[in-house]
Amino acid sequence: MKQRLAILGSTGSIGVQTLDIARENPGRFEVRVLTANRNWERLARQAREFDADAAVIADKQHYAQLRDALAGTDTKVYAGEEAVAQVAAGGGTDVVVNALVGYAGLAPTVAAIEAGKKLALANKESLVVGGACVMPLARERKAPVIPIDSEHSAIFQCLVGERAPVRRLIVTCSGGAFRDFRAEELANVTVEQALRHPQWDMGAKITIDSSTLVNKGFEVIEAHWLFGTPAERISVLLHPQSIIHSMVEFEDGAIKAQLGTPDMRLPISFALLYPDRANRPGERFNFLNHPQLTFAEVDRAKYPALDIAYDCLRRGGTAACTMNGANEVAVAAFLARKCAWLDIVRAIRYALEHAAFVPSPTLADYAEANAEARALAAEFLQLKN
Ligand SMILES: NC(=O)C1=CN([C@@H]2O[C@H](COP(=O)(O)OP(=O)(O)OC[C@H]3O[C@@H](n4cnc5c(N)ncnc54)[C@H](OP(=O)(O)O)[C@@H]3O)[C@@H](O)[C@H]2O)C=CC1
Ligand SMILES: CC(=O)[C@@H](O)[C@H](O)COP(=O)(O)O
Ligand SMILES: [Mn+2]
Repeated sequence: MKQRLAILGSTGSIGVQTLDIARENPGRFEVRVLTANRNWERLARQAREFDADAAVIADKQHYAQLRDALAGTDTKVYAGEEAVAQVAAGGGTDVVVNALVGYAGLAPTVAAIEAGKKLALANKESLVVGGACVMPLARERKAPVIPIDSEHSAIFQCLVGERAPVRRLIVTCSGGAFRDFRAEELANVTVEQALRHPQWDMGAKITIDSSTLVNKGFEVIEAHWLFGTPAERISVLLHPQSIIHSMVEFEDGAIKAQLGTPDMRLPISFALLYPDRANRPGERFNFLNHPQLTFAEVDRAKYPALDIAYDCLRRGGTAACTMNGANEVAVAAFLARKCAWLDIVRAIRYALEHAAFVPSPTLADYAEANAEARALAAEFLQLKN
């Protein structure tokens, strides 16, 4: 039977590549629901191509444009962030792909899990912010959560069929755009430089997060919630080639790794088809083209975001939510050229120093902590509305 997909964030980097997988496998998937934030033109084209049941535009200002672009089709058109969560939970789909970026992904993640859907999760922020609520809920509702993030897909693939306890998760790290920069060069780096990821072609926000290593810090937190591994058993290893996507070490000393060229369509297709695998076209990995796989320690002084994330994970409560909210505001400000690259981590520190801390938060507490973190980061960066 075909799997019926809801793709949240279909106009973004992961969303577009998910549609590539659907196109490659017309016998296995039906695309039923698509969503975007503002890009109504791309959303309308996608909805027409896949004859979707519903298209949702989160930013209500673009509702009329989307409605007019889809006039004469059978696609129902909705608007608003609440509508994104509603279609995540709605009938007529089996799998929800959460390819939204940022805190906006949390409510749809919860909605999909509440409805017992299989969740193919790219939106790591859902777990960074609310993993303590999301994962117990997924277990209660028996809703499978399959990671799309490349490192977590790699770890998941290494763990398939394993019952023995894990000694260590080894999360690999490209080092981001400034891997080869000296610390004193970081004060004046530009948006264009930060967006030049050495290995992956991704959305702007995650590419900046990769340059600060906030992304790697978030991935440590994400790994903790997905696999139940404590912080002290999760390590980060610099691996500039991004060929080994991550590894698992077992108590007997064996280490399993998942390798491949950097292409998100593999983890996406894995998440959609697990426990099956896709028969993907294209060139196969050739070890002889990659004779040097190298490894090094991350420079923790140059990249303080990594230790900040470990601290947030150890503190628990709303700490990681605060880090995430401040980071979102600071990254948007950097991309809009309203602050310097170094200000991103400064804003995170400021928010963590000044925010209220809720030790056992509910989903409502996360919403408050997110709003407070955003306000604190804006205050620190002196941003005007
Ligand atoms: N790109 C990658 O290779 C990887 C991404 N990830 C994770 O996957 C997630 C998606 O990343 P990526 O695809 O790069 O992001 P993009 O910015 O490319 O795409 C984000 C998508 O979400 C939509 N969107 C943005 N903000 C909102 C909002 N407030 N409400 C509703 N929809 C919104 C966008 O719509 P619109 O187009 O209209 O703006 C777009 O469809 C992130 O959490 C990222 O960390 C993880 C590993 C790899
Ligand atoms: C493709 C993917 O999963 C990204 O999260 C990627 O891992 C970014 O790489 P670095 O954060 O290691 O630069
Ligand atoms: Mn990743």
